[in-house]
Amino acid sequence: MSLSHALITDLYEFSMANGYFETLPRDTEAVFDVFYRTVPDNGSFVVSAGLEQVVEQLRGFHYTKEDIDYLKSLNLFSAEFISYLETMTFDCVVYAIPEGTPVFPRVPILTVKGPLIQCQLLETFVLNLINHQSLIATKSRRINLAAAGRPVMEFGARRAQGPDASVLGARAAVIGGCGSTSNVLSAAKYNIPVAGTMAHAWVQSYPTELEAFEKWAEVYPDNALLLVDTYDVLTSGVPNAIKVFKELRAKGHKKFGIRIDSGDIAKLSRKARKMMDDAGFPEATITASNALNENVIHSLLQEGAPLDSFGVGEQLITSSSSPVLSGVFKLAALKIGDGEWQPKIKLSNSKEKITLPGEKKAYRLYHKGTRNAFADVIALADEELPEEFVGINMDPMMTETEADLKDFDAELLTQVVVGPRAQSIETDTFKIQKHMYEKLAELPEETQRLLNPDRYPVYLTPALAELQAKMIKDHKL
Ligand SMILES: Nc1ncnc2c1ncn2[C@@H]1O[C@H](COP(=O)(O)OP(=O)(O)OP(=O)(O)O)[C@@H](O)[C@H]1O
Ligand SMILES: O=P(O)(O)OC[C@H]1O[C@H](OP(=O)(O)OP(=O)(O)O)[C@H](O)[C@@H]1O
Ligand SMILES: O=C(O)c1cccnc1
Repeated sequence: MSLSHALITDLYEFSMANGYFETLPRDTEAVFDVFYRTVPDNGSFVVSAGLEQVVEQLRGFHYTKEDIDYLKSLNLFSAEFISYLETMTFDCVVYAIPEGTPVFPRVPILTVKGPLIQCQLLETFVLNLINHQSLIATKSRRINLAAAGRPVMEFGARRAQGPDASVLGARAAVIGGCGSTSNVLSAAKYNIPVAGTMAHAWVQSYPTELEAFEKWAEVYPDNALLLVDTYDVLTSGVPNAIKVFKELRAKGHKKFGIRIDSGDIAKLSRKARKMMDDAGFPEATITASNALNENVIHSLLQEGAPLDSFGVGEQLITSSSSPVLSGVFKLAALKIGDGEWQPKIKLSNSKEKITLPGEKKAYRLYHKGTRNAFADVIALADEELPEEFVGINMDPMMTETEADLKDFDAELLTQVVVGPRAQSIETDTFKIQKHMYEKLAELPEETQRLLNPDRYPVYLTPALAELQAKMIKDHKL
């Protein structure tokens, strides 16, 4: 036993929990929602990820002896509260949208319902896991969209912000579309194909580049992706690679190619392609790497660069162009003792920042009898969805003022993931990726493009919109 991840939390969660314990009835219950408002890279949705680790942490959630000893040593909390933490059984129910689902702003990705004290203690680490992995899965989806079906290898471990970010980031990158990772621990843990080529050090370690390629081909005849830019791609790297391809082919090997890791990749890959084709090696592949992102990949392919696959590290594993997903964890309802559930709201000057009160359920609406989704609707949890909505438009992100929604099939987005009625969640990383592609296929294409995607509407039911409007008014009195 040692200090556990249950302490990955801000002090104020413990301060509030201890305070609730001292000042509110012990049986106070709460509902909190996790959602986000702004999509990284000006996209229109986030690919949800991180749920497996949240569920892993929550099923059997407890504090270790070392955790408790440390909390005691702070002398901040009552002995009674500490002993509550020591013997706590986790009683929350968690609802969540499956990993790999495209999720739009304001839609609850995850909802926790249970003892207020316990819910509050979850905020920081739930956000840490969901925000990080959803950010990387979202970036990966963009990069893989730009790669247009060509395999993308995740190469980011050396540039990730720490070990955990590399391992979980590689997992999220696969959820978002990558086919493999160079990160051996992540590959082993999450059953991801492990992949890789060679570094410049290999080429530098032999007297000549040709010898370096030959030695590699001797040891790895079926994985000969030769790094051709240590000295000069066109006058040295590619001609030497071609010599080695000849030897490999003579021995019956078929899988070989080059990796270009610097310079003008479009120009170099075109010339290298021609040299390899002219030498009779049309099957030799070209992999590109070097600070790639979705924009560079898109531009390379627009220019007609004959690239077969990509290795993408730093810009993917850190989502460096848009490195923050600011998902939040907000109180939506409270029940004290045997009292009624009371909806709770947080006000703000900007309409989209005002929280949605009450326990809610989110649905995806499809044109009736099809798998074509056209909007999401957030409803109060105890509402039956009507057959149609007339004059609904409470989405502050949309410019239209009103819409009629009819002839739709509605599907609940969440499932129970922790609690007595918990369903099993998908943990196969590639099945989660497949789920993402199925869900993307349901969305309007114009919401998916990289540049200025169309907004996808997220409506509130009239009952929820009225509750929100009433609470805004009541609080302003
Ligand atoms: N044809 C191209 N169009 C757009 N961007 C490109 C093209 N070719 C390469 N790039 C990108 O331009 C950037 C160039 O970066 P940089 O200047 O660091 O490369 P370099 O100096 O050739 O390589 P290194 O510093 O690794 O030796 C990289 O992100 C690379 O992926
Ligand atoms: O650029 P990324 O998308 O992160 O891809 C991974 C990079 O890591 C390696 O570079 P290395 O660490 O050897 O440094 P350098 O190529 O930048 O010199 C590799 O050669 C790629 O360029
Ligand atoms: O295998 C590779 O080619 C590789 C792995 C990590 C970073 N750069 C390259």
